[in-house]
Amino acid sequence: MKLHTLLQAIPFIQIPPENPEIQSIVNDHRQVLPGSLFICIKGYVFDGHTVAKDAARNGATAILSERELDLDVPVILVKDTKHAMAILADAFYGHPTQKLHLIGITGTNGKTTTSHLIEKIFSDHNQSTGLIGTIHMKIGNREIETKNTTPDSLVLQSVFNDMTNENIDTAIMEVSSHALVQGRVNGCDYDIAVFTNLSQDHLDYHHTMEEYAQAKSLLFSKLGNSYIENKPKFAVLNADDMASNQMMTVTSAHIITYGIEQQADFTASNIVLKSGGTSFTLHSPEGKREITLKLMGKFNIYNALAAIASAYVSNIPLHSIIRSLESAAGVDGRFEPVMGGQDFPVIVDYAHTPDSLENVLKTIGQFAKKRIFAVVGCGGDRDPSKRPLMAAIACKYATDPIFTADNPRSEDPLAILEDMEKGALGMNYQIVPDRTEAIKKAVGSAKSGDVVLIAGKGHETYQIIGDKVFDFDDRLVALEAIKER
Ligand SMILES: CC(=O)N[C@H]1[C@@H](OP(=O)(O)OP(=O)(O)OC[C@H]2O[C@@H](n3ccc(=O)[nH]c3=O)[C@H](O)[C@@H]2O)O[C@H](CO)[C@@H](O)[C@@H]1O[C@H](C)C(=O)N[C@@H](C)C(=O)N[C@H](CCC(=O)O)C(=O)O
Ligand SMILES: Nc1ncnc2c1ncn2[C@@H]1O[C@H](COP(=O)(O)OP(=O)(O)OP(=O)(O)O)[C@@H](O)[C@H]1O
Ligand SMILES: N[C@H](CCC[C@H](N)C(=O)O)C(=O)O
Ligand SMILES: [Mg+2]
Repeated sequence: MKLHTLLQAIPFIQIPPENPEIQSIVNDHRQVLPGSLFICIKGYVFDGHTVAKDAARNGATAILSERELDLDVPVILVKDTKHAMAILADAFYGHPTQKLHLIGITGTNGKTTTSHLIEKIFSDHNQSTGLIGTIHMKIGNREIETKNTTPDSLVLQSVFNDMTNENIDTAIMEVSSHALVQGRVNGCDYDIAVFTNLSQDHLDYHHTMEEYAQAKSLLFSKLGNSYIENKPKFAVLNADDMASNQMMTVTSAHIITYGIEQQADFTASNIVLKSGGTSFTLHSPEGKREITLKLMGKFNIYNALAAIASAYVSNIPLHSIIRSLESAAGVDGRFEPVMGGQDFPVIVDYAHTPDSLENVLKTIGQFAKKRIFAVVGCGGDRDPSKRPLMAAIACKYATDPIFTADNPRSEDPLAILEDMEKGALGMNYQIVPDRTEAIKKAVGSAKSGDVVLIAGKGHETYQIIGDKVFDFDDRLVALEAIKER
């Protein structure tokens, strides 16, 4: 594509006289090839403007920058390169999301679970699906590794382009608050935006809950206008979460609600939580239906309702939605049982926020007959204010909380544990800094009637200590611990 054609995507941009062919767009100077447009990003750890010269030397034919640069190739100035990059990526790949039925899911907890449920419903209904989220990206059955829950716009638009080339009908993606603020999803044409819930997380990044809610609401303000565009747009909102009001006020899409406590378009009653799953009566615009899920916990009913509403407004028949949900086995690392022949449940769960930890422990409390061992840690370089809250919750709901390391990253693991302890003053807990030892302690002490929860890392197969990434899988460590009993 010619540079001038590409730049038309950004109104009022200063167009240089040169008009080279743009073969690729890159934001890492090490990936520049002859014919690349290099975008300088001033990031959180590195400033891409400092390597613009190297990019030009490596063959970049144009540079997008936030400041004047003295180079022999055309330099195009914009106020925010990260946001501009998303618009250019969308244009470069020919606006792929306009050709997809695109569902975006945001909220503090439940995004991965809800997106996997929606994907299952659509693919069981013979639609070809794409998925983008925390665990991986998927085009049909092909899995692609990912670093972020919501990848940067260059990766994102290129994956959408691959999806359209591979005849994908529907793409379902998690949209993180970081991605919304950083403009990673600018240019995405969503058909449905789903809100799960809002509770404390990421205050290191967003500073206040108001700012965090504002970030989430960007998905809904970006949703197109149902009354102008020819395809209706839907905002699927959790009626039981106050923050939905904010999403409602910023969107011009049709509002569809779900919930358990408040009136909504899709609600659940007669909820029965069992050790092997959950059953409830669904109230929908088509009347009542009885549903039995293999998923555990009331929180998963919210995820199921969000998935039902999203599929329903996408014209999938209710009976097909229900059949698909009832056979859903659960998501990798979310309330995942570890079975090594022991006579008590060992559960690995990705709860790494106060709200999710409370939900999971409350659910366990409904079937544990005796003690509850909870192995809990908090990630380094992440919201420190959630640490004492998570520790307090572990002590409130578990008889035997064991505080340990999660991913310490650049922080001192013992300092993270000290932050946790501030929330557990006067309460009963043990500290076992080494995660393997902590898991062995819990599994080694449990007896029939007890339950062991290993929280925080779910599907992760690594542990980040300093800048090193070690192999670590809670499920494998738990199996080993079971064997050693
Ligand atoms: C704090 C944060 O959000 N950082 C994200 C951000 O990185 P950044 O822009 O600061 O990148 P940087 O490393 O400073 O580099 C700046 C630029 O210099 C370039 N560069 C760099 C080095 C070099 O030698 N040459 C070069 O050209 C880089 O390619 C980049 O363009 O943009 C990158 C691309 O999108 C992300 O991968 C990166 O996520 C990091 C890994 C991260 O940990 N992010 C977390 C906080 C996050 O985003 N999490 C959410 C999920 C949260 C949830 O669901 O709970 C997510 O969506 O993943
Ligand atoms: N609807 C929900 N409400 C509250 N907690 C939930 C809900 N769904 C799942 N959880 C809990 O949160 C954990 C993470 O769930 P999930 O991975 O689906 O969320 P997520 O929003 O994708 O998280 P992340 O932001 O880290 O990607 C689960 O392991 C479970 O403990
Ligand atoms: N998406 C979340 C994942 C946290 C997982 C937990 N194991 C940790 O490392 O804190 C984050 O980046 O905050
Ligand atoms: Mg997720």
